[in-house]
Amino acid sequence: MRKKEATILIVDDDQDILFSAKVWLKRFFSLVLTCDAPQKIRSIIQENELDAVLLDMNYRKGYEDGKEGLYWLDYLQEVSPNTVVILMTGFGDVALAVDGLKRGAFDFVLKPWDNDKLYASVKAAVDLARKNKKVDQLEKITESNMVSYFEGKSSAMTSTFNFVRKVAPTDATVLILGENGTGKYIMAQEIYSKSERKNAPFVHVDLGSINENLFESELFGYAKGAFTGAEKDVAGRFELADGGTIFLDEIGNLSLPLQAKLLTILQNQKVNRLGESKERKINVRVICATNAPIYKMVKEGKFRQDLLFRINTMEITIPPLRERKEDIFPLAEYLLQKFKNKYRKQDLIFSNNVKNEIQQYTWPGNIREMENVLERAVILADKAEIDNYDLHFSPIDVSNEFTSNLTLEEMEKEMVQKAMRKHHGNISKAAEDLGITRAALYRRIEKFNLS
Ligand SMILES: Nc1ncnc2c1ncn2[C@@H]1O[C@H](COP(=O)(O)OP(=O)(O)OP(=O)(O)O)[C@@H](O)[C@H]1O
Repeated sequence: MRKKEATILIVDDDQDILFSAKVWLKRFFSLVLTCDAPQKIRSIIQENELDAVLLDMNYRKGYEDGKEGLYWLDYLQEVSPNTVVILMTGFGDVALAVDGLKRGAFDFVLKPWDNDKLYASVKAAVDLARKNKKVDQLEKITESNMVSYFEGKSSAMTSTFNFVRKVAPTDATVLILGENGTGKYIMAQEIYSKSERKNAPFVHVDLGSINENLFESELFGYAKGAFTGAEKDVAGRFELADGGTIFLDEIGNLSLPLQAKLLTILQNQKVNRLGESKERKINVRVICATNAPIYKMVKEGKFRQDLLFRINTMEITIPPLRERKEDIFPLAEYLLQKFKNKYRKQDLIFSNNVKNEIQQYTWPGNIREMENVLERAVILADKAEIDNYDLHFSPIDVSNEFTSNLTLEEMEKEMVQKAMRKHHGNISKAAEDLGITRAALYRRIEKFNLS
């Protein structure tokens, strides 16, 4: 058999693995390199155009969390985006490998591997690397800038998107409300991309993660020497967004003193960099979002009413998935298609059981939860059908606001579903966990139409 022209690198600290993988892959590919320490990747990549890298996840005894593997995966993607990475992992690390796939790895192989499967995976990786090289760089950039989302057919979403189309071209401030994962960020991007400012910057600020001390320097910038470590003049996020749109996410998390500072900026449309007296005029459109009960917070004195009135000229509330049930399954199909494309599993379909379960589930983590559950299911599905056992719902804090609003019957159904998932459909174990007999569990499965 003629060897395929390709350069493969195997990275593992175990010499036996390097040896056996190299011997096997050399039969098919023109150049197979190995290295026993991931740091060496830096120099190897400078001297070779790598098509595929087989990358171990763990390198040091006692550090088996896979972080090193993920670090080198990120590195490879950054310095050599056309190189395709396959992760190598032990049987217990599938969750980690799934994380790696989400971050851009092409595939994972479990150690000890099956030689034919290893070859098939490396060959597919090499083919993809070749294709990657051919793709026009420009095309890639345009694609990544596109907002792609599912609109939904429910009356709630239809009227929301009609409203968005009216609001977007104006310069009005917009407040987007909605639970976690309902798509507030996507909505903000959609407003931006339909606005007159679409060719100017869109700057996202997660106010929930900005430390109180860093708030001013991050948002307003600072002058050289303003504080220890301020080695040069730095523009803040408001200045960076000048002429464009600033998206202030998680605004409900802002402390009262910071709310006052933000209000001043929004009123005056001017910023002072820290350590500088000069005022800089800014021209930004402001979009804010929060999952906090902002009106309740105003009543309780936790959020300034004047700030609320400044940011809510237009208000959009995105309903949670459980309140627009007709969107649940079409959204699942949209996401399935997205992940089938991403993981090149075009033939996958949902089994009837899964369709039922997706429609019945309450999705407390909304679209983000569905995205995670389905991405994982697509990655893990071995067969042409995604089955119940491929669905792993996120662990949910049962004390959250939503769950406490469930009726007794809905809670019972949730518990039955959870137990069945936890025990992968094993009736005896699920019944034992729930403290009921098998017959009683069967009755509930029938009652809730869960079979
Ligand atoms: N309409 C949609 N169609 C497809 N995917 C969506 C849609 N809305 C949101 N998503 C996806 O769901 C995930 C969560 O969306 P997003 O970050 O916009 O939600 P959020 O409400 O801002 O969440 P949080 O409050 O937790 O920050 C994202 O990965 C996003 O791509």
